[in-house]
Amino acid sequence: MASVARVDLDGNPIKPITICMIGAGGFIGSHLCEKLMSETPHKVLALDVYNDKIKHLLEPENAHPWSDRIQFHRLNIKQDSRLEGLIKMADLTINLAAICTPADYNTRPLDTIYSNFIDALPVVKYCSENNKRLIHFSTCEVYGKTIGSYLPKDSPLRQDPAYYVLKEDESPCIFGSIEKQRWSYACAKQLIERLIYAEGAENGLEFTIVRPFNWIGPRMDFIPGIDGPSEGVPRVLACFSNNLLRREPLKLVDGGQSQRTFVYIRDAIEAVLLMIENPARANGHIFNVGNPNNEVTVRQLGEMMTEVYVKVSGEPKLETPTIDVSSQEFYGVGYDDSDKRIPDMTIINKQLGWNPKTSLWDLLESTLTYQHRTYAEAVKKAISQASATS
Ligand SMILES: NC(=O)c1ccc[n+]([C@@H]2O[C@H](COP(=O)([O-])OP(=O)(O)OC[C@H]3O[C@@H](n4cnc5c(N)ncnc54)[C@H](O)[C@@H]3O)[C@@H](O)[C@H]2O)c1
Ligand SMILES: O=c1ccn([C@@H]2O[C@H](COP(=O)(O)OP(=O)(O)O[C@H]3OC[C@](O)(CO)[C@H]3O)[C@@H](O)[C@H]2O)c(=O)[nH]1
Repeated sequence: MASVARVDLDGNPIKPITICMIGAGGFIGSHLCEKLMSETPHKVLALDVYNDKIKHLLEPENAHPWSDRIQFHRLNIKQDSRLEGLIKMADLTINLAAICTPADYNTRPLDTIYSNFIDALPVVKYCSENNKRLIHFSTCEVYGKTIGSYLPKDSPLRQDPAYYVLKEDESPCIFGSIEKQRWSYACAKQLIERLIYAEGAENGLEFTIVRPFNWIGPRMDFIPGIDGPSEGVPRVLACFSNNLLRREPLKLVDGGQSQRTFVYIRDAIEAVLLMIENPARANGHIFNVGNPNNEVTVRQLGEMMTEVYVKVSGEPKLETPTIDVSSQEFYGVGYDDSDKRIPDMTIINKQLGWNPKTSLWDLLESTLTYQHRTYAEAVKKAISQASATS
């Protein structure tokens, strides 16, 4: 049977391209590689220091139909002379590489700033000099805190969307003071966004900037002591998964009052594919990619995850499912937080017609099913080994 020709949003046939994907071995990269291999004819030059999360796509013994379309290059973009050559070989570069776990921002601020600004500079330069299109991953954290958070607690204006909805072309970027080193990441991301924007304005760089709003799903970060360092602190989905797997209370930082909107990784990857395949609609734009309908406080997230985990694991709920912990105790000095993150969806809707589909309950059910299936046995073994040696 003849395969149906793939067309873009304007009805034009989509030509196969080569993509240089930096940070392809991470959470988002692994899902993007999977999507590109299974649903498109594009080629991927996958660059990263690790490849554990994309091993299943690379192993020749699986005899994938796409084995000649993905090539892994183990390299660190901080120091590797192959980088420019790989960018030149591709039609499009996607840069995902970054230190992007909040536990690092105030404890390793230099590494954070280097990773998110200095290390991204050559990528921007090589794309600009060689007239290559760039999709750069920034973050919703560039908005920092909402305007509403500076209003008195009882101000009715706090309920007005004008004071909290985050708009790419209007909202200010509000960070805390310099000793709140939490903002080292957001500030570095903001500066690289400004540099990319300026390269577009002055030198004609074709760029798209993505601001992800808490994308979550399988393969996000690591479970401490199982597939990552025992003392490591991943992002909240993996922290809470780790607590649930170990049957210990979920730690709510400063009472879990901060609010987040969570989007399912599979929905978000659809948005990235639309950007890749519709350059005329995506170039020159900054896109919020999130799910404004999935807003919860971190406390509510913890309660939902607890309930869903009982269902998927069959294990009973703990008597004390959550405990409060101060941010200083959990993250150290210099931590601060974004109070609320609701993405405005006007631009991505208008340009790409994209909308997220998956509810928070549904995405937690499929993600926690994956976490339980992947880690429950290994966690049990690690716990029994630790108790045997203590
Ligand atoms: N996941 C989210 O919700 C989210 C939210 C906001 C922003 N982002 C941004 O999206 C991007 C990807 O995030 P992620 O969640 O997949 O993170 P991740 O940590 O899972 O992936 C990043 C990948 O980059 C690689 N990398 C880092 N430094 C590198 C270097 N010097 N050379 C080569 N490879 C390097 C890492 O090994 C890792 O595999 C990041 O830029 C992040 O700031 C993600
Ligand atoms: O055990 C925990 C871990 C975290 N929290 C709190 O949850 C909130 C969310 O934390 P996290 O997912 O780690 O990260 P942030 O949303 O704060 O920041 C990320 O957003 C996007 C990105 O750029 C990349 O993913 C990154 O900076 C937060 O309030 C924690 O304090 C908790 O209570 N318990």
